[in-house]
Amino acid sequence: MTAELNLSPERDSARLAAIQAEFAEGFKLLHGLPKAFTVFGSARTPEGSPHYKAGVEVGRLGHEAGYAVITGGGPGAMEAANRGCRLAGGKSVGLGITLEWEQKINQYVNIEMTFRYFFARKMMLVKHSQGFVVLPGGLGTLDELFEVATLVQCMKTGAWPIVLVGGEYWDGLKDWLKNTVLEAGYIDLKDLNMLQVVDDAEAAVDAIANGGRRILSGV
Ligand SMILES: CC(C)=CCNc1ncnc2c1ncn2[C@@H]1O[C@H](COP(=O)(O)O)[C@@H](O)[C@H]1O
Repeated sequence: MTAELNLSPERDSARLAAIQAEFAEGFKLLHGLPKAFTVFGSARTPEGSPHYKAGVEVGRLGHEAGYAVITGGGPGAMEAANRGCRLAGGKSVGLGITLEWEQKINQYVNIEMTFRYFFARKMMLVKHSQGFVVLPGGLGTLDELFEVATLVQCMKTGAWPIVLVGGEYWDGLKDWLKNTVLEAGYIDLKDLNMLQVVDDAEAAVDAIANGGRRILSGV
């Protein structure tokens, strides 16, 4: 059993070294990055779709507002945000993940790293971020959204803005959180209110910049 799962102390030591090395490389890569926000969203967003176009705009406007733009480095919404940022001349960060199937970091990234461990990558997606833009997405996006919301709720990261783009996509989730989860007493109103739903890229980047200013001025 132990052998099958490869839980030997020797293997654990090697694993620990690999985890530490991955964190060290991530820290080094992003050390000195100027202010940044992270964009989450579906790996399957089709090029040219309204959600993809919103991602490109978020990337472009984010750069114009003085931010580096960080994504998971994959296709779809991640590519869109990197594309908008990179083509506008910005710092476009892609923190990719090694997957079973061959996948390269998208071509619009100019600062990159590929991770073996999801948890190390996730920390790096949050560590340098002064806000989170969430484009429509599936399980991965929902996981990232709720991870960030939990970190803010537990004060493990600053109360950086979390902005969901597209009322038609996100209002149903927010209604469920309000009518079911808040109603049951399992979250507070402030937890619900930390998720801001906006309808376009401009409003998203404004919400990130306003929230960031508010936090940095201590109000
Ligand atoms: C076509 C396909 C499934 C490619 C997977 N390739 C991926 N490359 C990089 N990050 C990813 C990938 N899939 C999921 N993620 C992570 O999970 C989120 C998207 O998951 P989803 O597509 O919403 O659930 C992204 O923000 C990203 O950080």
